[in-house]
Amino acid sequence: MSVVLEIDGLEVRTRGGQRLLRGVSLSVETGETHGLVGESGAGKSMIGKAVAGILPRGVTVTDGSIRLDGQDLLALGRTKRRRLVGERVAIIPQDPLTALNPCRRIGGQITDRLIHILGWDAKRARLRAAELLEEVAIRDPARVLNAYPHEISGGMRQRVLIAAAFAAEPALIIADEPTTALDVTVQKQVLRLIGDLQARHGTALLFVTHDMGVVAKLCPSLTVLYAGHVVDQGKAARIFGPAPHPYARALIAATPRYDRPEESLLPVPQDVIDALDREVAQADGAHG
Ligand SMILES: Nc1ncnc2c1ncn2[C@@H]1O[C@H](COP(=O)(O)OP(=O)(O)OP(=O)(O)O)[C@@H](O)[C@H]1O
Repeated sequence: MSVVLEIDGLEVRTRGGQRLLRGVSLSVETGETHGLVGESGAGKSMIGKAVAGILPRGVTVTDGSIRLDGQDLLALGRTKRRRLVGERVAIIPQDPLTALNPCRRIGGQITDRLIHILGWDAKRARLRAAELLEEVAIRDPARVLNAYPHEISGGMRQRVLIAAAFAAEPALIIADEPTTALDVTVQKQVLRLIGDLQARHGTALLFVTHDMGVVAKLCPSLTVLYAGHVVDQGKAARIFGPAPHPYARALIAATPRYDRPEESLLPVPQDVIDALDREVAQADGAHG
C-alpha cells in the first residue's frame, strides 16, 4: 500500500497568533480509513480544510508539511495546488442541504467536477453520474439526476454527495461528520455505504467525527485530538483496548448510546481536561 496523505508537524494559526493545530502528524494509505476524533473545536475540520486548501480567512498554515501522493502541497503554487487537490481529493460534507445548490438540478452538481476538473465530455460524465447513483443504491437515477435537492430526502441527498465524491475516483476522500445531519437509521445505512464504496474503490478515507461509536465501526486507525494537539494515535484495536488513554476513554463514555440514553454524553472529567491542558502547554513551550 502506498501513502496517499502524509501530514507532518502541521501548525495552523489565526492571524492573531492563536494556535488551532499544534504540530499534527498523520498519514493515510491507499484503501485505509483513518478516523479523526475529538470534541467540538478540537481542530478536526481544520485538518481537512488545510489539506483541501480551504482554510477560513485569517487562518493560515504556519509550519509543517502536507504531502499528497508524495507532492508537498504547501510548496506548490496556488494554481497547481488547486488542480492537484481538485483531481485527487474529494470531500463529503456534513450538511448535504447546504452543500448542494438548491437552484440547480442534481445531475449538474455531480458532473461539474468531472467536466471542469477532469475534462470529461458531458455525455461521459452523465453516464458516470448515473452509474454512481446506482452504486449508492438510488433506484431511479434518471429521476434523481433531474431533480432539485429539495425534491429528494435528506438521506438521499447525502447519498448523492457520496456518489459525487467517489465519481472521479479520487485518491483521498475527506468525510467531515457526514452523518451528523441524518437520523439514526439513515446514519447507519450511510456509514455502511461509505465503508462499502471505500473498500470497493480502494480510496484513502480521512473520516472526521466526534462519535467514537462510528470510529469503532469504520476506522481501523485513528488520531485523537484535543485543542489541535494529537493526544493519541494508532490502531483502533489498541485505542479501544483494555487500557485507553484517559481522554479516549472519556470520549468513548461520551458516545451517544441509543439503547441506553441514560449512559450517554457523560462530560469529560475535569482532571482529564486539566492533564490535557498541561500537556498542551508543555508542547507549546517546547515548540515556542
Ligand atoms: N474562521 C475561524 N477563525 C478563527 N478560528 C476558527 C475559525 N473557525 C474555527 N476556528 C477555531 O478553530 C478551532 C478548531 O475548529 P474546528 O472546526 O476544526 O473544530 P472541530 O474539531 O472540527 O469541531 P466540530 O466538531 O465542532 O466541527 C476551534 O477552536 C474554532 O473555534
